[in-house]
Amino acid sequence: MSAVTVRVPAKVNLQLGVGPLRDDGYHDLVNVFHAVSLFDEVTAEPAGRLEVRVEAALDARVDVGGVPADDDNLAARAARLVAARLGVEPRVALRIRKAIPVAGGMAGGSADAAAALVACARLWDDPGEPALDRDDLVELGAEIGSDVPFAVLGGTAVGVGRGERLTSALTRGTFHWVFATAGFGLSTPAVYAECDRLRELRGEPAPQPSVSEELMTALATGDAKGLGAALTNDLEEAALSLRPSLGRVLDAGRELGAIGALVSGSGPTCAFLAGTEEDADGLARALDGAGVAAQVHRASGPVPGATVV
Ligand SMILES: C[C@@](CO)(OP(=O)(O)O)[C@H](O)COP(=O)(O)OP(=O)(O)OC[C@H]1O[C@@H](n2ccc(N)nc2=O)[C@H](O)[C@@H]1O
Ligand SMILES: Nc1ncnc2c1ncn2[C@@H]1O[C@H](COP(=O)(O)OP(=O)(O)O)[C@@H](O)[C@H]1O
Repeated sequence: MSAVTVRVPAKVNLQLGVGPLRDDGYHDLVNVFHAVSLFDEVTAEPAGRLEVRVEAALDARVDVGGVPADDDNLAARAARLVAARLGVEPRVALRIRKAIPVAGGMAGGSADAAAALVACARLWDDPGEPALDRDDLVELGAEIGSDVPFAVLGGTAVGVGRGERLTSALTRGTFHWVFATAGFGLSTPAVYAECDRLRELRGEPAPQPSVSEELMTALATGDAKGLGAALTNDLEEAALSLRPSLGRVLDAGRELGAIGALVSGSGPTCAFLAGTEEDADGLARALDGAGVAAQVHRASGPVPGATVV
């Protein structure tokens, strides 16, 4: 087989409930993922050895400078995992075209890992009797990172455990988003550690999070206003503590008409929900004009996970 190209979406967290720190260094989560139409593409092509090339997708304004183009790239780790599982050598050239903000809290690295899992499986597996089905790829994804399983699955899903144990959530209609990126990254582990520190400071035990019924109802009925009111992220306070300027971005989006606003995951990207497609286009223009974001992206969800194009 010649080259395989996979398109994979970014994510926003509609609910991120952070529980206690576990002995393994992870936190128990209730993590409601929502895949949105900001896509990376990964092409896998037979080669003499594993190699990685990273570039910004056409017309994408993403800075790929901080993305490793070697074995540290999560897509390379995914390729090695599939090769080992199928008993082949990882002789593949991975070409990653990025449009998902880097280190932005939208799981761009996890998305590329998911895309590489799907692309390499398609390249090396037996089409007649595939050894790896989608569930196997979701399981392999969990070995790479907590967000990789969702990037394979897509749609809207509730993740528990580290976030890797997924149940799809019934979602009606389409939701319209505006994402405001920052000119800096935030380290995911640092944001989790700050969340723990702030809780310890207040002598507050970590809650055992549970899925928001209001959120599930808003999703199932396609109620954008209800969804906007139900968005929560336990890491938001920590992200704001590390980068207070994000508060001004959230305030600007709310003042300009967003019906929901929160930091996406560990941040620093800020996510804004609009009532309609037109409202989202207007909000994007207004936010761009307000000069509070490095970049402003429009997207809608839910969209499918990693898909061969
Ligand atoms: C915060 C979230 C929200 O979806 O993603 P981002 O917003 O960064 O994209 C995720 O929990 C990030 O998932 P991911 O980036 O895959 O994390 P991993 O590679 O598994 O772990 C990176 C580090 O994050 C912390 N971590 C991650 C997941 C979890 N349930 N508890 C944690 O404490 C740990 O310090 C861990 O060492
Ligand atoms: N394919 C990849 N795309 C982006 N970042 C990657 C990739 N592989 C490894 N990384 C590393 O992972 C870090 C986190 O990237 P990313 O997943 O985009 O952040 P987030 O999880 O906050 O969305 C980056 O700073 C980069 O060093």
